[in-house]
Amino acid sequence: MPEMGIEKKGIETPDKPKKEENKFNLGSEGHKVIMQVENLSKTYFQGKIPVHALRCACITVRKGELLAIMGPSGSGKSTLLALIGTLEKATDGKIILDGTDLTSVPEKLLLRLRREKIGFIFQHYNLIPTLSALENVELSMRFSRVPKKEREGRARNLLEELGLGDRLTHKPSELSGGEQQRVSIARALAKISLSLF
Ligand SMILES: Nc1ncnc2c1ncn2[C@@H]1O[C@H](COP(=O)(O)OP(=O)(O)OP(=O)(O)O)[C@@H](O)[C@H]1O
Repeated sequence: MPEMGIEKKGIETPDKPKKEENKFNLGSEGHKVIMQVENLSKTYFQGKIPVHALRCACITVRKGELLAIMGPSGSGKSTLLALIGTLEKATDGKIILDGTDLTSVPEKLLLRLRREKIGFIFQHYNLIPTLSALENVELSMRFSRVPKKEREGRARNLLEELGLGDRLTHKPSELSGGEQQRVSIARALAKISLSLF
């Protein structure tokens, strides 16, 4: 299996860690660890032949960090993201997100965590074609039971911040590729996600 690498970049986060958190899970950078991936592995089977897509991946992510996963084709990048995003089940290892091991929680709780704490920005946007930009962003919060007024306000603010204030009522087919991607980013951010993929 070809080698995969992780590039990390810190970004400024406004809230400083509290003092009592320090003795638990703060790294040397001083920010709280929000995700810990431990010896994560995935083996697929082609009939009886095992395909080791990912072997013993370990990653620590602190609040405010940006990560880029790099590696040659077939090195397991998509598999790693599918596992962390809980779209696939790991063969072995742990994914501890904000204190919860995603590999051992029941499916019902996993659905909630996926809805509330994990944001996806898809390469092909996956926007709902019949809904406007504003409605697409608002919809993601409806599943998380955010009140209507708050949903609309937050969706509008995010779209404005991303430069789409004059495109709120446009349907995806009436937006450029880059604009659709920004709507997709706003949709992921709207859930106040802990992690963004
Ligand atoms: N469902 C599957 N069944 C069997 N093998 C699979 C399956 N999905 C992925 N693989 C294999 O696992 C390995 C890792 O695949 P993965 O898609 O994670 O790689 P990648 O690093 O994202 O590649 P790329 O950069 O080409 O998209 C590959 O060798 C692939 O052929």
